[in-house]
Amino acid sequence: MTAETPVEHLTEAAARAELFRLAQEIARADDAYHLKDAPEISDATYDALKRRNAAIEARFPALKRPDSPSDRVGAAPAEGFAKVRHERRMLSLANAFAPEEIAEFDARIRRYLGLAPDAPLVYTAEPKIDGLSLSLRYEGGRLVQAATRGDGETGENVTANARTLADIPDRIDGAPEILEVRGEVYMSHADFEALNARQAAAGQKTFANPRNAAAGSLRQLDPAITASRPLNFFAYGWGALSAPLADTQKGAIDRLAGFGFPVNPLTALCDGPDALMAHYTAIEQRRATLGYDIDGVVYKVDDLTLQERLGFRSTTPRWAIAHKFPAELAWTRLEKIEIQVGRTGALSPVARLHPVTVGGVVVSNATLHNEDYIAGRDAKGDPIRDGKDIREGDWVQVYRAGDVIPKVADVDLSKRPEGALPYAFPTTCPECGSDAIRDEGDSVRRCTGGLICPAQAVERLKHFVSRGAFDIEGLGAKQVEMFYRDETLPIREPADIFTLQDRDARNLSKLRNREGWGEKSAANLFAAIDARRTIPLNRLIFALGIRHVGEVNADLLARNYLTWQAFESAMTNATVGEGAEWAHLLSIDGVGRVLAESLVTAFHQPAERASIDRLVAHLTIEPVQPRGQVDSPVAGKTVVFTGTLEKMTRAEAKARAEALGAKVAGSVSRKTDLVVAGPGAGSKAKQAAELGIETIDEEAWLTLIGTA
Ligand SMILES: NC(=O)c1ccc[n+]([C@@H]2O[C@H](COP(=O)([O-])OP(=O)(O)OC[C@H]3O[C@@H](n4cnc5c(N)ncnc54)[C@H](O)[C@@H]3O)[C@@H](O)[C@H]2O)c1
Ligand SMILES: [Zn+2]
Repeated sequence: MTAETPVEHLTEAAARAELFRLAQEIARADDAYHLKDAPEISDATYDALKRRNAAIEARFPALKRPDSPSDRVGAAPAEGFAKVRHERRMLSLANAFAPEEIAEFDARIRRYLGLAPDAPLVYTAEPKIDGLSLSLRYEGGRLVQAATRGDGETGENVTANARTLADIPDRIDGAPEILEVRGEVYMSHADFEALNARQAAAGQKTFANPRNAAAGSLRQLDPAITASRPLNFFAYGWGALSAPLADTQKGAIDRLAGFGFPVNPLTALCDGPDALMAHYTAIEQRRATLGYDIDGVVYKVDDLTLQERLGFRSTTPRWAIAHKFPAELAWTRLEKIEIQVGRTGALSPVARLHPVTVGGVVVSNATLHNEDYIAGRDAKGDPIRDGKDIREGDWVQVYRAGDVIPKVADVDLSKRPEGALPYAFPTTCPECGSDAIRDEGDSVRRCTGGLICPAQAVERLKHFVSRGAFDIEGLGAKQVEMFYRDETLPIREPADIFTLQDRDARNLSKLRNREGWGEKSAANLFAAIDARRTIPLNRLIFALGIRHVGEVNADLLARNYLTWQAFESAMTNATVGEGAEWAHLLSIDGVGRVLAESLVTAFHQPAERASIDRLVAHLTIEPVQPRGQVDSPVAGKTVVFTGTLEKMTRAEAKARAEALGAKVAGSVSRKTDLVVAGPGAGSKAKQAAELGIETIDEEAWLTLIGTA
C-alpha cells in the first residue's frame, strides 16, 4: 500500500475512484480467502481496506456502491458443493480495536434500548476462534445437515464431512425438535504442524496457517479427506430453533455444552466495558499458550430478549462486537537480504530489518520464503503483491501472526531508494560455493554440496542430537557448532560423536582443560554419549536427517521394517520407480512417492551412505515392536466406535484398541472391519448396516478383546 490521502481530504472524484478500487481489491481478497483458502494479503491489510472503505462511505454516503463490500459477508458457495439456503442468515461481526470503541459499543446499545448509563447490562466475553463457521442442523436430535456460511444466505453442504469430526455428535438428547448449532471449526497448532509435515512428505500442498488448513480440510468434495484431517469444533451460537434454549446467551451456551458440544472454557460474564477490557487482557495474555489461533474477543449482550430488540444491521448483529487483537504489523527498512543454508541444502532468504516493534515484540529478521516471493510471483508464476518485487533498502511491511516467524508482507514502492536493483538470488551456495539448483516444480533452490557443505553438515548434526533423535545431554546446537569448528577435536559427522572420547584420550589438549569445560562436564558428556550407543530404530531413522523423513514417518518406517538389517537391505536393494522393494516401500500407508524417492536416493548417494555406515558401526540398534500386540483378535482391523460407551470413555476405548493393534477410524467406510455401537448410535451404525459391516455392542467388544 502506498501512502494514502486521509479520508477527510479526499475530493468527491477521488473518493468515487477509490471506492471502485477498494470494491475490486476486497472482492479479490474475499475470493482468495473464502473460496480458495489461500489468502493473498494479510488479515490486517484486509481489515485496513475494509475500514477505509467504510470511512469513505461514511463521509460520502451518496457514493456508496451497489456492490459495496460493507454489505457483503464472505463469498458465494464454491462450485462442486450442493448449496444450502440458511433458514436464518449466518452473519459476520462488527469489529473494534481501541478501548474507546468498546465504551462506544456499550453506549450505543444503551441509547438504542433507552437504558440509563448506570442501568445494569451484562455481556458475555469469549475468544474469537480463528477458523471457519459451520451450521449444524439437528431434527429430532439427529444431525441432518451441516453447512458453511458461504455468503451468509447460502452456504455449502458439507454434511458428510462434518460427520467425521469427533467433536460433532451425530445424535443429541433433550434438544428442541429443530436446532441449528453454530460454531467454529478450527485446527490446533500441533495438528497444523503435523499436517503440514505430512503434506510436505507426500509432496502435497501445505497450508499458510491453521485457519486455511481447517477451511481447506472441511471444504473437501471427498469426505474421506476431511476424515483424515484433525479438526475440532467449538459451539458459540445457534440459528433456527423450534423452542428457545434459555433466556440468556450464557444459559443457551451451557445447554449446548449439555448436549455434548465443546464450548470455549474462557467464556465469562462481564458487567460493563471495564470488565470486558479486563477479560480481554486476560485472554490476550493466554493467547500464545492456548494451542489454537484466536484473533480477538467477542462480546455479546447476555439477555436474549435484549438481543432480539437490538436485531441486525445488513451484515452484523447490533448486540455483538469482535474486539480484535492489535494488528501485528509494522513498516520498517529492509537493510539486507541474507541467505541461510538449511539441513537439506535449502537456500532460505532472510530479511535483516531495521528493528521494529510488531505486536509487542521487537523484530529484526523476517523470512522472505524463496526467490519467487522476493520477485513478486507465486509458485505458479502469477503475480503476488501486484507483482511488486522486494529489494535491499526497501520500505517493507512486517507481519506476525501468533508465534509464527515474522514475514515481509508488502513493500512501499514510493519509498524505494534511487538506484535500488532487483535482488539477484544466488545460483551458488554462499557457504560452500557448490551449484545451487532448483528442481522442476520446487520453489526452493538447493545447494548440491551435500556433506561437503559446512552449513548443511552443521545443521544435520544439530538435527542428529535434537530431541526426537539422539537427544544427547550436554550436546546441543551450541556445542555442535563449537565442535564442528574445532581443530583438534572436531565433530564433522555423526560418527565422530562416538569416537570423541577415544580421540580425547589420545589428544594433548583435553576437553576437560578447555574453557567452559571441566573434569565433571567432560565426563558427563562422554557418559551421555555412551548411553546413546544403543538406540531404537525409529530414532535412528529420524536422526539421519533425510529430507521428508520426520518423526512420524521415521516411526512408520521402523514399525514396518522392524530391524535395521531389514530396513538397510531394503533401501540398498530398492530402485526408484521399480522392483519389489520399491513397491513394498510405497505400499506402506502414509509413505508417498516423494518420501520414498528421497529415502532411496539418500541410501544410494555414496558419501551419504558411507557416513551412515561409519555411524552404524558404533551403534546397537534396537528393533521396534509393530504397533500393538500382533496376536490380538483385532490386530490389523479397522474399528469405528459410535454412540455412547458405558464402560469407558471414547478416548480410552480408542487407546485400548490401538494397543491391541487395531486402527481406530472416525467414520465408516468400505475399509471398516468392525463397528462398535453403543446406545444412541446414529448414522454410522446405519451406514455399517448398509455396507454389510459387522456391528457389535460394547459388551461383545469387551468379550472380544478379553476384558469383559
Ligand atoms: N487476508 C484476506 O485476504 C482476507 C480476506 C477476507 C477475510 N479475511 C479475514 O476474515 C475476517 C473477516 O471475515 P468475517 O466476515 O468472517 O468476519 P470475522 O471473522 O471477523 O467475524 C465473524 C466470524 O467470527 C467467527 N467467530 C469465531 N468465534 C466466534 C464467537 N465466539 N462468537 C461468534 N462468532 C465467532 C464466526 O465464524 C463468524 O462468522 C477478518 O478477520 C479478515 O481479516 C481476510
Ligand atoms: Zn553449500
